[in-house]
Order: sequence, then C-alpha cells, then structure tokens
Amino acid sequence: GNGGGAMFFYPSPQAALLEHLLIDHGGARAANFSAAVSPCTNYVTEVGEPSRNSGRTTAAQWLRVAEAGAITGGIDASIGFETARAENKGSAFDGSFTFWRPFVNEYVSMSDLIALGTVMSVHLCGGKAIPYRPGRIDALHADPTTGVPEPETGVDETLEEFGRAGFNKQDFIALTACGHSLGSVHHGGFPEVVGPGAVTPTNTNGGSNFDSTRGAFDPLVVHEYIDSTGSRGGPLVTSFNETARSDLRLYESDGNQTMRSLYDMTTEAFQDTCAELLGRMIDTVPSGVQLRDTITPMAIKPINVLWGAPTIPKVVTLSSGNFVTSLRPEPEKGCTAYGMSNTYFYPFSIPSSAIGDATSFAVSGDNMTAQTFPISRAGRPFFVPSMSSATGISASFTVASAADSGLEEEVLVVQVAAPIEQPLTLAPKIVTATVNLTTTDDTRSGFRFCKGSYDVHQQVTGAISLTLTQAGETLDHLLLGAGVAGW
Ligand code: HEM
Repeated sequence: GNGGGAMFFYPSPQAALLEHLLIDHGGARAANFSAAVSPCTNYVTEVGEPSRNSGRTTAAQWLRVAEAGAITGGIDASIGFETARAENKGSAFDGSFTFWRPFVNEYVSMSDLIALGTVMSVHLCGGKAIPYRPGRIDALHADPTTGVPEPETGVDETLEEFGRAGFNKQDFIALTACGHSLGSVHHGGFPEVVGPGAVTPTNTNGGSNFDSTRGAFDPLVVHEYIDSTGSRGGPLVTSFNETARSDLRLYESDGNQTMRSLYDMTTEAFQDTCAELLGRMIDTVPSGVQLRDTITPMAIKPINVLWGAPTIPKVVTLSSGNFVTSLRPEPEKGCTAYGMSNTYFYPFSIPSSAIGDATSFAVSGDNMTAQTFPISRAGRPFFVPSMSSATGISASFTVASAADSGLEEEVLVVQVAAPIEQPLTLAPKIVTATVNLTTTDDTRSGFRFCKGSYDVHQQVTGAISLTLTQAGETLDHLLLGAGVAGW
C-alpha cells in the first residue's frame, strides 16, 4: 500500500479510514457513521419528534440506495445525479447522500459509502456481516441506463434490469425479499401504492411496512407473505392498486417456489443467503472498477500517528529500535460495531532522539499477537500537524526536514485533494492541485521548516488531504479540517 513510507495511516489512508467507519461504532473515538442506523428504526434526516413520527427508516433507505445503484450500471454514486428521475422519487437518496457527504474525501468515495451503508444497516439490524471491499469510483455525470424497478414495472422488465447486474430470477426474488425485510413503502412518494389512510400524526409520511418489524433484518417478511399474517408481504403485495403489486407478481412468477424455499430455511441459512446476495449487490460496479481487499477489524491499529506531536503522559509494550516503553490505556473505551466489544486506546510518544534510524515500531502485550509496523525512514521530511491547518476554503501546511539533511526544498511537492460541491448531485467531487513549498527562516531543534498553502476558492464539503512527495515517492500524509465527519 501507499502506507509504505508514511506513518500516519496504517495500512493505507483508504483502508485506515474505512476500517474506522466500519468498526468504531460508539464510545471514545466513535466514527459517527453507524450511529445513524442504531437503533435500527432511527431516522437520521430529522431529529426529535419529527424523526420519531416520520415513518421513515435510515437503515432501510441506505439499502435502497445501494440497490438502485447496483441495478443502474453498478454502484458509482451516479444515482445522485438521477434523483429527479421519476423512478427515484422518495427521500431515500437525498437523505442518505446528505448524511454521507461530509465523510467523502480523496480516499473515501461516495460509492464506497453507499456500499458501507448496506453492510452497516444489515449487520446492525440483525443480519450477518457482509464482506466489505472498497475501491468504487464516483461517476462525474448521470448514468444513461435508466431502470430502477418501479411498482408498475412488469416482471420481465424488472428481471432484465437485475439480469444486467448478474442476478438470475431466483437470486433476484430472494434479494428483493431480503431487501424488503427492512422499511416501508410511503404514501409520501408512492401514493399510487399506499393510500392516504396511512398518514397519521405518528406516521407523517404514511409508511406502510413490508413486515411487522421494519427495523429488524429477519425472515419475517417471507413468513408473513407465505402465512398471510401480519403485513402479508407488504404494500407491494397487498396494494389497493393491483398494478402496483410488483412483489406479488415477482414472488408468483416461479409459482412462489423461491419464497417457499426461503420460508423453509433456518434463520441462519436465510441470513447467509441474504448476506451472499447483498454482498454481490454491493460489489456490482461498472466494468473497469477493481475492488480492493476486504476490510476486516484490525486487532492492533496505529491511529493518529504523527511526527512532532506533543508529549502525552503515558500495559502494552511499544518498542522502536532500542527504545522500549509500557503503555497505559486511556480511561475512555470505544465500542465496535462487531460484537459490540470494546476498543482500548494507548497513547504513546517517542522522543525523536530515541527513534534514531529505526524503520519500524512493534507492539506486544499479554494475549495479543505482537505486530510490527513500518515507519518513515528517519530523517525524511514530514508534515508538522501543529503548524498546519485548514479553513473551509483553504489549507496551509508546514513541512519539517532535518537541518543537516542538505535537502533542497524544491524537490518536495505537496499534492492537495479537496472535496467540493458539484452541480446536480449531493456527491462531492475531488479537486486536486500540486503545491511547491517555500523555505522559511525558522530553524529549531535541528529542523528546518518550509511552508505551502492552497486556496480551494470554494467551500470544501469534507476533509482536505495532503500528500508529501519527493521525486514521486510518498513521504507523508495529513488530513485537515475533517469537520463533522470527525476523522
Ligand atoms: C422488483 C423489484 C423492486 C421494486 C419494484 C421495489 C420497489 C420499492 C418501492 C416502491 C419502495 C418504497 C420506497 C419508499 O416508499 O420510500 C421500496 C422500498 C424498499 N426497497 Fe425495494 N424494490 C425492489 C427490489 C428491492 C431490492 C432488490 C432491494 C434490496 C436488496 C430493495 C430494498 C428496499 C428497501 C430496504 C426499501 C425500504 C425503504 C424505506 O423504508 O425507506 N428493494 N422498494
């Protein structure tokens, strides 16, 4: 990975940031991402009473956004340009994009967040952990393929749409049943499916649920459909408007065989089937996109590792070269999205004199597998976080290099990447620039400092990332002004 020379993100900026969103659910250093779908009935677009009474479900919306993206040519966030199309009516798209937007930066695409949304929703609502692979690339324009299936769409046409995404009929029936385990069809958006009677003071958008547990990912929708109990499969089965009974037409298209086989499964087998199908759904990407390795929880993860950070008073042992020290955990624990176990944070600070020319540091402790992490070659230039900052529209940064290195600052180049608003979609686009550094008179503690800045000229929507390079080689990374995403 590109973490090779840089200390800051392990193992790479992309994997480090997305692992954080996937894992750090609550408590200390929470990522503020998965909280949106916890509890699973939560509606994050509004707050307080309006939220509770909305009849809308964020977890369900996230799944629907991924489904719509997968079917229209693969997940590439182009759906953001298409929310005005009739087939995309409903607030799921804008609501989800609005929540995800501040998390987008050079390393975190909107389309990877769309996929992450499905993984988080399914898992936190009671389903299995779908393997999560990053690498999706955001489109810069609308996709010419129309085709989010609508309630009035014929079975053949819908099957063709899913067929393009690589799902056969049986897969597609099961996938729809899996998806329609969460959420509702709303009178607000789909009055031709759900009548005005669904609108009440405690259900202001008139949500009519697919099953009796809109906030639980479970086989209940299948059972209620086959048994004709509860929601009986939901409004797309039972709608007053026969043309809008698309789930009924779909389920009956193979004589209910697929629905019966889902019915006969154990809950465990149902969950495995859904995880497999939904995994294929989120990995449906435009041709040419290469997904990367699956992101899994890291047992030990260096975070916020910075050169020149202030000294923090510090039982884990950390060693680097001849330097060995014992670490104590911070009192505040984190909580992971996987098994709700705890995460412990051990701050450390190593004087630069002790680092010497070490090329790695190692972490070991009781009941843990010792791990070694590569660090920048000693003496290489690095960003000084305490002398770098961002406003909403610009970044300024300082780089330190050893005074006796004989390095000419001209060989150092900073690549800047900033997410900004783009017309017609809530998905930001990334603008990049290359900045040369200027020498300053500042020399302290054996370091020389040089400076650079970049004016984006418009409001950034998320973190600005900086990459320090020398002759094309990456030396260091820095993320500035993370805002509400709170990296
Ligand atoms: C025949 C194919 C499908 C049709 C016609 C269809 C249609 C619809 C419609 C009309 C809604 C109501 C949206 C609203 O009122 O906000 C809906 C909701 C939903 N759909 Fe589908 N859908 C299909 C397949 C799928 C698939 C394959 C998935 C995912 C795997 C999925 C996931 C969802 C979810 C989670 C919701 C609830 C959204 C919410 O509560 O906000 N759907 N669908």
